[in-house]
Amino acid sequence: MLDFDTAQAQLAAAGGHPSITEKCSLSQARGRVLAQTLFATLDLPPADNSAMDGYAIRHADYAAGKSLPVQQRCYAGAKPQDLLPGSTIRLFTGSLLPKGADTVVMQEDADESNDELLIQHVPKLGSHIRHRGEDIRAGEQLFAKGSLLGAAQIAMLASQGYAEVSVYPALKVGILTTGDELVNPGQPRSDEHIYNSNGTMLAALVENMGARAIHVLHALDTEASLQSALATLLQDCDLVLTVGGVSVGEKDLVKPAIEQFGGSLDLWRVCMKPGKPVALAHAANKPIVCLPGNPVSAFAVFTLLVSPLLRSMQGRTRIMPPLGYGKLSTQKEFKDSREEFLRVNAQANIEGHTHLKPYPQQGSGIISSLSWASGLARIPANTSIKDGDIVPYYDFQHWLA
Ligand SMILES: Nc1nc2c(c(=O)[nH]1)N[C@H]1C(S)=C(S)[C@@H](COP(=O)(O)OP(=O)(O)OC[C@H]3O[C@@H](n4cnc5c(N)ncnc54)[C@H](O)[C@@H]3O)O[C@H]1N2
Ligand code: MOO
Repeated sequence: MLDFDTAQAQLAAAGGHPSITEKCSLSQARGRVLAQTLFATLDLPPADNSAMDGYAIRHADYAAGKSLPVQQRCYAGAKPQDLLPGSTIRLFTGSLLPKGADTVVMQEDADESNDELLIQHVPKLGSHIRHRGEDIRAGEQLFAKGSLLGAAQIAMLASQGYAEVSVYPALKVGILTTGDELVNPGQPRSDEHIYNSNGTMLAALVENMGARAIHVLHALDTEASLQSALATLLQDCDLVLTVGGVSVGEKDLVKPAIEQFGGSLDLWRVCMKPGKPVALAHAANKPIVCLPGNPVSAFAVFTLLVSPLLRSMQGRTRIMPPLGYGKLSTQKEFKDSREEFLRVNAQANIEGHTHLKPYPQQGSGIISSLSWASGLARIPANTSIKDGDIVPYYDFQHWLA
């Protein structure tokens, strides 16, 4: 059985990088990956402007008790006049700073009446001005090729006037659930059936990462059914995820189906709990990851082993999210011959320590543990871990992004 870290590295390197690029409007760019490094086209802000609703003055014109005539009311979006000596110009947040002005007085610190301004407090030279280029300078690098575009990146690109960007095509993922015991939600169910939860779960995980789950197919436990579904997925998708039928049971036919399809098995079985029967194969030059059927195993394997591969195939440069650490908070002692990944809920206390509380039931069919947990705590193999021990923590917020 392969050790977990080797398997993770092997899966992360199992897919190709995108080779073609496409244009995408900025409004559609959330979750897409930049295919070119982008630079600032202009200084940000592009001109000195007011940070407050107030008045522009020349600091040297201030004298206690002396009123300044209001020369102009200059709204954001309007052009200011040059500030006359001994005058003030009424400004609003975002109004351009008039030429000749060097200070903005907040309106709360002054009284205006009959077009005259009386300043109540000694103003600080240069206050409340946002200077041209203080945020970003024209020519500076904004985001490197391979960056994931989220709201923060999109805000910066919009502020720089980018209406469209060059991105990699969205990765096309195909999902294949297997098993005669499964019926789709909404269908009639008999006692021997359970609802198929892995199909929609995996599609949601894929879509949350900015890839597209373009097929979610189901195959019965027969070679013909599996092969027909695999043919469609290998034709249409960049990456195939199968789930179930990958262990040692008599109806665990996924691996033979891939082999009959001309595929080669790269690895099978990893020393991890849950997730042991996971397999990696290639067919038609495309990676196929076979996830174990237990819902918790499929979720954990997707988080730890599939997500880095998916990020790499999307063209992202950061494929391994940061690892956290926390103190296990438990009555129980853990020790197993496999690396164990517990569903835990992380809570930070006032001293800044993260406490990781395991869900009471850790079975790989316990679907309720998934929505409860904030991530996975790693219990190293063959090591006794008890309350208060510090362990690595895989936060879903990072690992499923
Ligand atoms: N004799 C052994 N038995 C098992 C071993 C083993 O090493 N020796 N490994 C166990 C482990 S660990 C796991 S994990 C499971 C994985 O088996 P498979 O990947 O072949 O999955 P299935 O047998 O098809 O299903 C397992 C379980 O999950 C349910 N399932 C499957 N698909 C779905 C779905 N789409 N939605 C909801 N639930 C699903 C299925 O009904 C089973 O209960 O094997 C152990 N056995
Ligand atoms: O190792 Mo399996 O993935 O627990 O249930």
